[in-house]
Amino acid sequence: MFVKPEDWKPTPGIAIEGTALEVVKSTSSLSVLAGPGAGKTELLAQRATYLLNTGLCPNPKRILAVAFKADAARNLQERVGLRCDAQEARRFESLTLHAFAKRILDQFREALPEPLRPSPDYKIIFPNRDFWAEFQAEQVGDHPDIHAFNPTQFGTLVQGGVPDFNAVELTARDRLRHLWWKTALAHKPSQISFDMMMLLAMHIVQTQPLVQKAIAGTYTYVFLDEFQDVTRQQYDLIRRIFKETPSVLTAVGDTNQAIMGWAGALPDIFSTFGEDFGAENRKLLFNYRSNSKIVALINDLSGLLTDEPPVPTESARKDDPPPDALEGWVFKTRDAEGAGISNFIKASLEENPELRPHDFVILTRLYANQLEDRLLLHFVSSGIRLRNEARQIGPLAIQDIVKDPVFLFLTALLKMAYGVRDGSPFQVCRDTIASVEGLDLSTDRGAARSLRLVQDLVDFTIKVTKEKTPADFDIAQLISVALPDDRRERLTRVYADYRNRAYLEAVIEACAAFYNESADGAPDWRTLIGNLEGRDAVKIMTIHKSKGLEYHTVIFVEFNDDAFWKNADDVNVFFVALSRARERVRFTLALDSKGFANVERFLTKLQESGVNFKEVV
Ligand SMILES: Nc1ncnc2c1ncn2[C@@H]1O[C@H](COP(=O)(O)OP(=O)(O)OP(=O)(O)O)[C@@H](O)[C@H]1O
Repeated sequence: MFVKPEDWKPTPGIAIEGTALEVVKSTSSLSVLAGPGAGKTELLAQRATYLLNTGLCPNPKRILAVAFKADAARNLQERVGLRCDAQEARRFESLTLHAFAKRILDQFREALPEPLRPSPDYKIIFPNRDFWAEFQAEQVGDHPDIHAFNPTQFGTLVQGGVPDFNAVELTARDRLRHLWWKTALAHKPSQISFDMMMLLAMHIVQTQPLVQKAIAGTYTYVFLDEFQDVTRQQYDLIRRIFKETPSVLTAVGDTNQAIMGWAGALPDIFSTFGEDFGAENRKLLFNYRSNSKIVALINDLSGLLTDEPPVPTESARKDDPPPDALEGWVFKTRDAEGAGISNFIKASLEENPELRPHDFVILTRLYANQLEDRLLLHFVSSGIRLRNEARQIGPLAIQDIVKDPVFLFLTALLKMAYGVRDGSPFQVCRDTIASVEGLDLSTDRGAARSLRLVQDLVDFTIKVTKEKTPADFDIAQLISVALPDDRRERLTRVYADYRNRAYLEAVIEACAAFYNESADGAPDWRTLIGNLEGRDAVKIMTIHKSKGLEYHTVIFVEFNDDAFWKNADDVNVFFVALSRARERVRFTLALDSKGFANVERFLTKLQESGVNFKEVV
């Protein structure tokens, strides 16, 4: 039964007090600004739990959480899944904005006027420069003015808005836009890009007030996570649906970590949101991740980010930070840097038996592959596994494979078969099966059928793997039963990630290749699962991909002019890297790089903040 709001308690181990508790229980729209490690994701998970546990979001009303990246959306869904019972968690939908737009389009496609309506089996395309150039070349005979635009300009022009097929007078630009939309929609099946999907979803809610009201009426509460990264087009869709409706919106973000500026993120998004939704602003001032020395450095560096005086945050941790929490290392050569890093990790692992290789991350802004080449031999001779998360296997980098729905599904099956519980494998299997089979988990029939299908697959997995080592097993055998042809076809419709069948096949192949790599030398199934998930390996990762993650020790390399070119988002990138650390950060400089002119202000600031740069030989 429902918990009374005044009796509700946060999940054990999670401290929610003061402003955070006010946000959790708020009945009006709010924007929440918080620094790294302030528990933004956890705050939303707790708010969802509160609203569902207390019945303030009563059945059949739902909570919509919109994140701007697939990882963030999944992370939040998982946390709510762990904090609420299954019945409640079903009314929490964590989606990327693209997935939300796709849902609107799929549900209300018929509401579009015929000339704008894609075929029901439309495919999502990802047009790049070459794609536009090819289209222009195909059409230039009938439309000689098409080359007035270079391919990128052409793509921007035609995807800049929905064409008005009723317009009588058309400019040259209108004609080109019409040409593209007509061709793309008439294609069999229709081809639409993410930008077109957003525009079509927007067109539906703009022209169909009943649809707009129905969507807003479904979601009593709306969460906007990582709001600093929202673009104008994305925000417009949210505003159009929810402005002046009773839905309560909570937007959470961190302007310091805004690294999507190049993708069109709105710099003043929080004040715009405040005006549109009458949302007051709250600030969270604790950092639950990093020790006090790292938090002090984060505070010092915040001054680089804004002209306004930054609001200092405080570490919520009471333990003493290690004396070597922050250090800068200067190496003569990059080779010496590789040796120095692997020696440091080896020594740390020997000194502290609680540390494991996966507690370390080596972060670089760019060139992860070259870095791997330089480091690998040193790590091999130290006997430490190194995994380059940016290494590409087929169409995906490892860091994307491990978040891919197909990979998660197959790994969850192996986990269920071998009793590995972390990462809620049952939920992953059941939800994947339910979505590809079109089963509604809120009905008894849908829930029972999903359960049956999951059980059959787990039994099959046990049967075919039990007498074998991972290296002797042919993963294709499991893939063909878990993902037969008809399920693959449905996957391409259900998941916006899978652009088309050929892409999905390439993803499946990449998952199989990654499985084979990880199985090599794994004596048993639990080790294989660990290898797949990157346990017991030091990771190399690009800073962009490290957002939302945390590590005991962060080693920040390539801090030089090869990787930093004085871009507008340099400071934010730097900030993201630094704030991933719980206990220690190392900044490493190699003197045989291109130099340090572009990072000079960071180096000065670091030294002013007491980070000692010492030569390591
Ligand atoms: N209220 C809390 N009480 C105790 N621990 C918390 C609380 N909130 C978060 N944490 C812990 O602090 C760490 C950071 O939390 P979380 O990932 O939610 O922060 P975030 O603000 O989303 O981080 P970032 O934006 O830097 O990635 C996690 O280890 C989380 O478990």
